[in-house]
Amino acid sequence: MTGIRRSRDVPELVTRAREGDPRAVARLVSLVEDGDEVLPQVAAALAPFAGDAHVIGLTGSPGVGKSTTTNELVRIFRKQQKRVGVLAVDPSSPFTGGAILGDRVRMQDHATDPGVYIRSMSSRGHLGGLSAATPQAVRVLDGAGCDPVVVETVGVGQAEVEIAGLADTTLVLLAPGMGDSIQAAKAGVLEIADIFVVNKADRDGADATYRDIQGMIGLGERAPGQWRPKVLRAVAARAEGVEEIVAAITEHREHLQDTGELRKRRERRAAAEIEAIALGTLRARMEALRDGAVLADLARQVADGDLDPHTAAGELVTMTEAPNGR
Ligand SMILES: Nc1nc2c(ncn2[C@@H]2O[C@H](COP(=O)(O)OP(=O)(O)OP(=O)(O)O)[C@@H](O)[C@H]2O)c(=O)[nH]1
Repeated sequence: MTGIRRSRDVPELVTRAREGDPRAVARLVSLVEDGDEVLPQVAAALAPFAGDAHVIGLTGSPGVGKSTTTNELVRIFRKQQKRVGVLAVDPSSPFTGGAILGDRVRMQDHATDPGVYIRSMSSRGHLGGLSAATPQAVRVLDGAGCDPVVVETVGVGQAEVEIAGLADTTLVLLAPGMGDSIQAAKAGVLEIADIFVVNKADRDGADATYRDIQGMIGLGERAPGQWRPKVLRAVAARAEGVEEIVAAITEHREHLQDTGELRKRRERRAAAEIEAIALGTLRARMEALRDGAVLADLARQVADGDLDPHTAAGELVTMTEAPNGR
């Protein structure tokens, strides 16, 4: 009953979200977060309105100044009369954790501004985890008229590369004295960053970090016309250097548009999103078969030597294509 009622609610929710009702936006993001069964309807209702927002990924080690920087970026975008969406994504935990609550506090400057939508996100309950949930949440904010959408995530391993795959423009924040430039080279961050920001430039060692990064970028091979990552310095805590970050983001977006790369990135992003949703569906079907003892039955036959594991796996895959009642 509830399912049907909620699926009927979807068009109205989307209309309200588009009118800027923050509660409607919140509800839609929650549906994404929970991997709700009405997601296909949500996606279909949003499709005509989403796809234009500039998605900015912002990543870096804990404490490097991501939230402070985001806060200042939002301030400038608001001066430009833009409606801004911010998703603070915690890839390390399936639950919304303490760090994220901290983000909320630090971004309180914009808490009462109806032109800013800020949301912390976890992958709680979502099939396919963050890689499926985040692009769908971006789609909600985009569909609700936010442009740009900033996706802020703690730089830990694979998650930040995943988030970068989602963004049109990826900012990597570094700070002096954190061994960040070496870490950056290790984690493959050099490849994902469109803009490096050496934050906390008021601290000792900022020049060395700046030179390290410049040196590493200089070593990389680049095709003619390919974007050369920018390296900027900032003191986000004093709002210094933030206008320059916004200018670099704008320049990067123009570059993407002029070279046709924007379209390519968006198609790549859509492909990743489709794949993540499809894998989530397959996983759910596989789990249903396991719970339904189909797997146990096949396992018994393999253990008895009546069936080989490849044939058994083939049967399982065939059954996910025509699952019972799913
Ligand atoms: N000295 C100095 N401190 C800064 C600067 N920018 C941010 N900070 C401080 O650094 C601390 C961490 O900043 P956050 O913005 O919370 O960093 P974060 O990367 O979001 O941290 P997590 O949420 O833990 O990942 C705060 O105490 C900020 O006030 C800066 O440019 N210079």
